[in-house]
Amino acid sequence: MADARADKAFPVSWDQFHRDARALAWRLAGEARATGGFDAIVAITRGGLVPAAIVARELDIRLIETVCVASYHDYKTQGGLQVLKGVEERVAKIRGGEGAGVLIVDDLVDTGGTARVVRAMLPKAHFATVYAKPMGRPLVDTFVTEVSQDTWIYFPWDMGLSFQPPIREGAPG
Ligand SMILES: O=P(O)(O)OC[C@H]1O[C@H](OP(=O)(O)OP(=O)(O)O)[C@H](O)[C@@H]1O
Ligand code: HPA
Ligand SMILES: [Mg+2]
Repeated sequence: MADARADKAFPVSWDQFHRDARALAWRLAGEARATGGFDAIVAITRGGLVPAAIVARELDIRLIETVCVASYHDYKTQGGLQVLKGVEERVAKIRGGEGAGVLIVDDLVDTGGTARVVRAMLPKAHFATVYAKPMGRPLVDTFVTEVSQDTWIYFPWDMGLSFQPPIREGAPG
């Protein structure tokens, strides 16, 4: 679950995140060829901003919009989901509206709560994330890596370098 019960840790370095976001862009490039491309990206803030920048660079997409959603107010604790900003009219009207020709990008789906709300705004959009947990996976069209539901993903922008005690000191016995 997306809460304090998430007891496995999956730390991701900047280097790893860049590689995974680029792998997502490769998959989306195939999708773009098959479906007529993407006219715009909608990044789900804040976590989606980082992969959105990488995907936009790789696919040469210049029209970038945001949907601003907050759901995890404290570390690992899901609060009420708040939509702080929806989609601008110009993007909502692309190719006849409802998200046709639009790529939605987020860093991950966990319970799928955020994805469900944003998909409802743009039902015809393609929804992409770098990581997916099983509960949210059915809501995502393209992703790169699945992790178990009880895993917490630590993103590089939430971490810093810190001293690690030698294994010998922490070892039992
Ligand atoms: O599938 P869900 O259970 O909805 O969880 C996934 C969402 O939670 C995180 O965002 P968060 O609301 O923590 O905000 P942030 O992107 O600003 O960190 C993450 O970036 C996803 O957007
Ligand atoms: O596993 C996670 N890591 C970081 N942020 C998150 N928001 C929901 N789930 C996660
Ligand atoms: Mg987010």
